[in-house]
Amino acid sequence: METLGFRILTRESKVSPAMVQKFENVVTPHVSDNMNRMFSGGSGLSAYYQKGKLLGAALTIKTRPGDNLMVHKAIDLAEHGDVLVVDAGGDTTNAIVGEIMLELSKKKGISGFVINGAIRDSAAFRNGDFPVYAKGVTHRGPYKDGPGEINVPVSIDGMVIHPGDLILGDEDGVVAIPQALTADILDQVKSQEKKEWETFQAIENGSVDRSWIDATLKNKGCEWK
Ligand SMILES: O=C([O-])CC(=O)C(=O)O
Ligand SMILES: [Mg+2]
Repeated sequence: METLGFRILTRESKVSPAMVQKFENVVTPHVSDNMNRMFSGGSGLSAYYQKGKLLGAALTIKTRPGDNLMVHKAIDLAEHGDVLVVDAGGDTTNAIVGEIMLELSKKKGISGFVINGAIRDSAAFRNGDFPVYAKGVTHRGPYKDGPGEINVPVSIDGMVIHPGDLILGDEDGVVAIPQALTADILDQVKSQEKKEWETFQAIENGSVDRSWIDATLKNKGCEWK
C-alpha cells in the first residue's frame, strides 16, 4: 500500500553529468526564452550565496511546511552533483535548512539547494559560494517529524520539477529543464547565443537593424503624434 504524503521513492533516472556540464556557461534567460518564458522558480526566491551558478540534477523533496525530516533524509540519499529542490509550501515561519545541513551537503558534493521556504544561519549561506535559493530567512528552527515525500514531482510558483530534471540558477533566478528535453533546449540556446553575439557585433559596428520596432508599432495600430 502506498503511504501518500509520507514516502521515499527511488529516482528512476536523472540528467547525466555530461549533459549538466554542457550547461556550465548557459544563462537562465536563454533557457527561459527557449521554454517560451513560461517556467520559473518565481520572483519569491532569492539567492543566498556570493557567486557562481547553481547546476545539477534535481533530487526533489515535498515537505510539511516548517518540517525538515525528509530534507535530512534526502541529504543522506543524495548523490554527487544533485540539487535538493524542496517544496515546503512557500511558508517561512520555520527554517527548512541551516548551517549544519549546508556543511553536510558540501561534504557530500551536493551542488546546491532550492528551498520554497526559509533558511537560517543565513550568514553561512550569504558569505559562501554554495548556491542556495530560498524564500526567506528566520531564526525559528524546523520540526523533524514529517510527513513529506522524496523523489516526487514538486511545484514552485507553478514550475513543476520532476526528479532528475536539470536545475539551473544564476543572477536571474532558477529554472528546471525537463530531463528528456535538455539536449533540444541546449541546441536552441546555442543558436540564440550565436544570434545575440551577432547582435552585439552589429551594435558595435553600427549596423544593427531596428526596423522591426516601427514595423511592429504599425502592425499593432499604434497612434504616433
Ligand atoms: O536544525 C536544523 O535541522 C537546521 C539547522 O539549523 C542547521 O542545519 O544548522
Ligand atoms: Mg543551525
